[in-house]
Amino acid sequence: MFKAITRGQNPLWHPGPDDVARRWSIARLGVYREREKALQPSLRGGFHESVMVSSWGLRWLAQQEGARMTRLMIRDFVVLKSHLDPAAQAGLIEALRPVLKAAPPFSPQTPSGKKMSVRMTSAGALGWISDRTGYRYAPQHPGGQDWPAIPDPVLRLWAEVTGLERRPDCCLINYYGEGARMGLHQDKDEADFSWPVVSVSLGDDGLFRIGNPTRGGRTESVWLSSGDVVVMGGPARLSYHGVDRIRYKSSRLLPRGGRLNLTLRVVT
Ligand SMILES: O=C(O)CCC(=O)C(=O)O
Ligand SMILES: [Fe+2]
Repeated sequence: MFKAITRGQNPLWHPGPDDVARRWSIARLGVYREREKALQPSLRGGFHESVMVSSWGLRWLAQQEGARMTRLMIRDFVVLKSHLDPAAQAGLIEALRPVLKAAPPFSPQTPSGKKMSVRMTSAGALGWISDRTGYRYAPQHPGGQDWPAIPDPVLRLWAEVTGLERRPDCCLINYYGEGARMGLHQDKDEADFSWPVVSVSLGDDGLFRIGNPTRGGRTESVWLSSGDVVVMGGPARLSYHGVDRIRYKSSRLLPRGGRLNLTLRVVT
């Protein structure tokens, strides 16, 4: 069962000394207020703050919404289904093309020496890399060149979903070809976890698994489709997550198939 958020609840707010998380969450609510009016009557719910929906219900909701969004909260992960319409998705791909040319995706090695199935590159002041010496952010692509700048449409999307003035330092670009996956992990190479991570799905569907702030325990999964945006902030910021598999060629956005995922991070 998933929780679908309706008007009146601020899913991104989390109590605590962290004013940053509170600021971006409140800004976020404003953006959604208008769109929420479009939700189904059963979800408009006077005093109900959230309703539980089955995975079937979730699919139904997403279909009903079509190009409009449905906001789900799964264990503090805010999943903005269909946040980007097809034109916006195509615009992002167009903007990413020169980035991928200047900083070609590569297959990183894990510190244990295994080759990751996902190919990666980055845009921004810092890029995420991994090799035998560990996971870290680096100012240059392994080829020696600086990372290209984060494209404007990507920065606009970040500002829109977070309400933050602070820009991300890194846009990690993951490419999942047929059979690629990403094991459960935490994003924890950044200096300050009060900034959210924003993840954007483009191309083929990916089965996103959501775990807990500590390793182990029960997990839940949700299919992410092209145009979906996930905000990992507050308690979700350090929760385990991963991608079990993709549905290769389920989307026509990328001519050769596969899934592109962008994760936007404040690093320093
Ligand atoms: O591909 C995804 O949806 C998640 C990617 C991710 O978790 C990461 O790059 O850290
Ligand atoms: Fe991650």
